[in-house]
Amino acid sequence: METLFVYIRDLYILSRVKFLVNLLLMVMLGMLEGIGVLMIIPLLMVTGIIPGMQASSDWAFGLDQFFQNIGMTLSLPLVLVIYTSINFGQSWLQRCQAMLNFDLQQEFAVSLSIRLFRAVAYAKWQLLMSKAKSDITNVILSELTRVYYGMNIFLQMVATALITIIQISIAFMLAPGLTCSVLVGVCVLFLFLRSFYMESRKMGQDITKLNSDLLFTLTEHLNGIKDIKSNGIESAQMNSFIRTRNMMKKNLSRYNKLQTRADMYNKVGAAIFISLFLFSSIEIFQLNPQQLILVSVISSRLWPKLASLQMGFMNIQTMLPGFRAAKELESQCLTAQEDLPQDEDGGRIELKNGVEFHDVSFYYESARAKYALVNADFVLSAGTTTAFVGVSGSGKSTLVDLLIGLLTPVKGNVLVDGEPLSEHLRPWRNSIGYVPQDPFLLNASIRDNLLWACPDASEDGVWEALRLAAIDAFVNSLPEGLDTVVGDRGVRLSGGERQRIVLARALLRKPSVLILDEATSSLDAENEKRIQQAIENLQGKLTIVVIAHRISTIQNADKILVLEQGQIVEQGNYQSLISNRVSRFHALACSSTE
Ligand SMILES: Nc1ncnc2c1ncn2[C@@H]1O[C@H](COP(=O)(O)OP(=O)(O)OP(=O)(O)O)[C@@H](O)[C@H]1O
Repeated sequence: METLFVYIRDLYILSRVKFLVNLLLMVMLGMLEGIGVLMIIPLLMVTGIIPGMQASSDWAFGLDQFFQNIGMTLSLPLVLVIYTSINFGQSWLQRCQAMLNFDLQQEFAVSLSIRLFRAVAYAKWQLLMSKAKSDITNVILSELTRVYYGMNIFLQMVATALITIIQISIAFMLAPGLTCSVLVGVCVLFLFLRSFYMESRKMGQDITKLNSDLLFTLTEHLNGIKDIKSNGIESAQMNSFIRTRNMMKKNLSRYNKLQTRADMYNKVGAAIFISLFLFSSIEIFQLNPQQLILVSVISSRLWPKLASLQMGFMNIQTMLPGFRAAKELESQCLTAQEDLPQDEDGGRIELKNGVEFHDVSFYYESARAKYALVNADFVLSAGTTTAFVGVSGSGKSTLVDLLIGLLTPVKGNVLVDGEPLSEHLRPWRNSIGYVPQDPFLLNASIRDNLLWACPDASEDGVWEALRLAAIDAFVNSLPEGLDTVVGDRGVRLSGGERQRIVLARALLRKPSVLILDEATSSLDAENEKRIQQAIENLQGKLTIVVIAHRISTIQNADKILVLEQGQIVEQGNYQSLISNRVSRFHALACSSTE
């Protein structure tokens, strides 16, 4: 119920006026349903067109009188004009309501998805890391789509409920005892169908889980498609997909069965209700014929409304878990927002002195018992090149993530030119050029990939960055040059070309600090040499931080920090560290050349 209230509140807050007008139009249309057909017979009777039939409606006589007063006769053409006009009016109202409804639905869709996307985009890295990407995609795409469609069902339900209340009130005025007995019958039916609502909700939760599983299988498959093909394990992936897809089918069939069963009970209930109703009207309440006709008309309209209310309620129950999943994701992301102005034009930091790590410790929330970094204390001087080395799992990436401000120390401070990094996160991020181990490229041209991080860069600036990254000759040699499309994640380029394009992109931003996170680890000697050369050309011009697996690539670094189990166990330049034959660095260097 709480989720339903939040849903209504969100919908109402979005656009109060449209929400209320839409609802009003829905109620009006519901009340006017079939009015044209209902009116035509009394009007035809008044005109005497149907011989031998006497009209009994006061309003039809009133209308006839009105036309007589203005010197017109209620003839057949006039009746048909009135009938057509009523239908036109109704259709026009219907169209207005449909358009308003569509607008509201789209506004709801856009606002919910933007809100959620923003919450995700500015959430802390640590939270995002802990989530499966497919779960986030599923909530933003599939679950929210269910929520938008649910809006229509929900509004329809509210309108139906309002119409039903009006009809019940009229019925109550005409025959209070009978109406009360009808209401008791309705309550009994609602209680009887309660288990259906609970089952619907459970199925809604299953749909959320299965949607997520399906997307997970699909995205994991596409992400790992090369590995999957190379290892010949397509069939295992296929089986997992088929299993989830079949479970979805089973779940939907179950839902379909539940719906058709509820529909059947409603119809049987209607027959029982009408029989009991007629029996009690005639035998117990002894209504006069006029009351009987009126209450019969109302009740024959009441039951379908109640049935549609029940079906609507069931549909809402299946939709609500989708809404809850979206709200949960949003609230988790909002409570873990980065302290970062969303305006990206937050200036830059030109590093003057350097970055200091003061006694910094960090552990991951999912592994609190184990520090990934312990009491790190060092300085990255501006304009120098520093390398982090250590065996796998020693804490190098954690250190870099703390340097970028993606992670926040659980103890200690990171200072940028003497100021806490956390207070200057936006300008700091604007000043960083980051080249990851697995470079991220858009399925677009080389030009678009470069401009992605720096939209205002000039053509000359782009070529300068390509030159610095030692990839200008390659781009020049391509028939389409900068307009060459690189394919999904850059599949049409070699690993080395990808790395250098991403390096060029990082350099295009003219960063104060360039971070190379194992940027050469997967390259062959030739490509590694090229990147190496590119980095050496940059040395002294900006502050460079390198994570390196191959010790040979960091011989020219000004400072090397050796990490072991989250601790900086040695630091110094290459010569001082390598000359100590019992140092960890020496051992690392030996194992890296083996
Ligand atoms: N998201 C995470 N949740 C929990 N523990 C993590 C997470 N990421 C890293 N760790 C742990 O933190 C420690 C340091 O990991 P980190 O990735 O910083 O090492 P690394 O030196 O960069 O390793 P590699 O060279 O293999 O990339 C490791 O013990 C690792 O298991």
